[in-house]
Amino acid sequence: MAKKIGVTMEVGNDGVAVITITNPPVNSLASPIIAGLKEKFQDANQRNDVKAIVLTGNNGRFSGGFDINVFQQVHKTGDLSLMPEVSVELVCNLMEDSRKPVVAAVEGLALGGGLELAMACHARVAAPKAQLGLPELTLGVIPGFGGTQRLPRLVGLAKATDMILLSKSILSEEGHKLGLVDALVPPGDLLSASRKWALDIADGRKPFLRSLHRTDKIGSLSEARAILKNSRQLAKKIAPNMPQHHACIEVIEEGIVHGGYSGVLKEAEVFKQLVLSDTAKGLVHVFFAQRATSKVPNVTDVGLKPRPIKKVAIIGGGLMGSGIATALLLSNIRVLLKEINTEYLMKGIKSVEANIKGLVSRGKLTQDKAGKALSLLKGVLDYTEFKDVDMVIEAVIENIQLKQSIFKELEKVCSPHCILASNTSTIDLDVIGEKTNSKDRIVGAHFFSPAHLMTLLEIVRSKNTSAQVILDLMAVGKAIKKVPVVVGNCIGFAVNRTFFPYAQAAHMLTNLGVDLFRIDSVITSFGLPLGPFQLGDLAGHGIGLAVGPIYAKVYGDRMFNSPLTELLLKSGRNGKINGRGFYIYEKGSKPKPDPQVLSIVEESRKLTNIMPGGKPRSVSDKEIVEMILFPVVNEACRVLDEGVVIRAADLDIASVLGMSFPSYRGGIVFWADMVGPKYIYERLKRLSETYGGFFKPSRYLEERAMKGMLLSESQSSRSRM
Ligand SMILES: CCCCC[C@H](O)CC(=O)SCCNC(=O)CCNC(=O)[C@H](O)C(C)(C)COP(=O)(O)OP(=O)(O)OC[C@H]1O[C@@H](n2cnc3c(N)ncnc32)[C@H](O)[C@@H]1OP(=O)(O)O
Repeated sequence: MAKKIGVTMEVGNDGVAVITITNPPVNSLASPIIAGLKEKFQDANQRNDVKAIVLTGNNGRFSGGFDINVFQQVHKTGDLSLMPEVSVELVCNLMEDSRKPVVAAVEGLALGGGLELAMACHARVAAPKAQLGLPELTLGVIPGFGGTQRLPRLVGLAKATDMILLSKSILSEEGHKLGLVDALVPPGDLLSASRKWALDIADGRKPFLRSLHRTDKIGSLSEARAILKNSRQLAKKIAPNMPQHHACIEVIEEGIVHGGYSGVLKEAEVFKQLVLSDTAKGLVHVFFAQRATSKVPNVTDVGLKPRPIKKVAIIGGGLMGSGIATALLLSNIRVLLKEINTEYLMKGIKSVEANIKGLVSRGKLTQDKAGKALSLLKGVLDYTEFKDVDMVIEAVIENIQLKQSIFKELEKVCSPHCILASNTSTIDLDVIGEKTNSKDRIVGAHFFSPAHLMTLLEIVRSKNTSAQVILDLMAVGKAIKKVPVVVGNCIGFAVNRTFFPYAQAAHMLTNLGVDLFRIDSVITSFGLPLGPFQLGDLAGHGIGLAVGPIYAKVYGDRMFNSPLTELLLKSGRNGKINGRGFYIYEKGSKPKPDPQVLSIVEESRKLTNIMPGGKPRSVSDKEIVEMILFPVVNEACRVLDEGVVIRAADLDIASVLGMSFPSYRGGIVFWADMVGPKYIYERLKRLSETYGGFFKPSRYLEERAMKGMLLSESQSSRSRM
């Protein structure tokens, strides 16, 4: 059945016209809604039987803002005329400057354009716990219906810049304290209270306030400039590579210096420039790509319902196990943490406690909730209590025999409906379950470290994993606030496999004579939070050495064998874990590049002997980015070719959430498509002619480059799903 969308107006006997937005699920402001709002406001302004107006949203949600699909259309076509004229025509003229008072009745959420409409009303009445915010910067644009001007005038400049630059929403309770919300009423009274408020304004019992004309919360020009100076510093820190934060501050300043209306005009102009930026394209893509991950063919569309998962056992209390336990406990799921002896168990429990304590000390969790979470944790040393768990997550070291024996045991001690998950990051699931008869309930639950903080959950399905088990794990993932991405089974799965050339390429460049600290710095300037060497330190070089042979066995044709990791370990540099790797780690200070590591690099260079003519290769920063990230794109192509992911956009989300690939570049495949498959192919081809198989373009990349196709276009039928 087609969903009913539109704007309605009902005029009551009291002379109040209630204008209602209906566009499920979030009442987004699509073009027909905006046209409907214009029509109804014109009508209400003209009708003699209308004294006052209430604006509201259907089904308990005011509005989730402007329809983001329109941005995507603009990105596809480059046609700015697809965006309706709203800010002046509707918001300023028909709403704010109306002679009849307009009151917003806000429930559920008022975000982006939704909050902007509410702020153009002459008062706002809200139900408790309504989410209020201007998240436009997360989409690479700025608020475009006057939000940059009205929010500072309603909540003060410092709070407004904080909310806008950090895209931080607040609840209506806080909004009430700040003056953004005029009255807080129970949901059942929302409409009657709003009608009354509107009539009170019409009859002069309450003030007729136009937000754009207010100056009482802005302060003096020098105070405002001081706040904006801080905002610029903040923008530099949080968004060094994005244009919208600085542009937003300029627009706010325009309104402070030349008045709100001037600010509204500048806002509209800057909005149009930003909406076409690569940043907006990348971020809008990420918005939709993230939501698409919850649609898994033959799993989420076949009428299955997730089963309740109330109790989970975790095997292994190390870094991963304790992180996963923390994430589950925080979402009220009971956890049995199993270790092999008391010492390890106590260590695991202490890690969970430290994770939770850290959240409390950073103000992210109340002491009460921390206590409740910890009360759901139980440590065990055997399988006695596994009989009634709904799911087991194995999180032991990457050792095939050990995992096989654990799964064989689990099959005996758990109930037949229990989900058997492994947190392996590398090992083939079919191999893990080889010695069991439970292959349909074996699934990969690959968390990223630190598991209680990183949002990606890579759900790995083998050919045998049942749809029900995948759906159950997706539901658990969502319950613990992760973004589950379902992928197929192969060595390294989607994320680690795609990114294994990241470290390899960095090692090759270093062996070619490029300074390793420069490589890290170039890559962080590109937008990844950690360069490959610092990332290696963080993961621990022992892990690198352990998984290397597993990758080499299957992807050996495109491996660069660097002696650097082994040399590093030989000299006692395990990484952050023991305070020394490529960098020195001291408590309370940032990692420092360690010049002593350079002699180890020299030794490695002697062994590989790949510097042209024995001299360091000179490379530009652009070449560094290409030599490190194009091999990653190349592997992403193989992942797409083999159908390891359902859609290319899943790999984008996985790269953004699992590897912190910059979201404003849209993810690894989206970025590669922006750079151009043909260019990437030609660069790799030339590099492979000089440096061999490591850079050899994949069949998929070559095919798309030759056909002038995007990498994200069409999928191969060789699906692993
Ligand atoms: C001339 C133009 C000027 C424009 C000016 C204006 O200032 C610009 C804007 O308003 S930009 C939009 C600002 N709003 C947002 O950024 C909010 C984005 N949405 C969300 O944060 C969330 O979706 C939510 C909090 C509103 C709801 O979250 P929830 O978890 O309940 O649900 P989902 O996120 O899964 O969303 C459900 C489906 O709704 C779609 N959707 C949500 N918001 C929008 C939107 N603004 N436009 C279009 N579609 C939206 C979302 O994609 C989901 O769709 P599915 O098909 O996947 O179900």
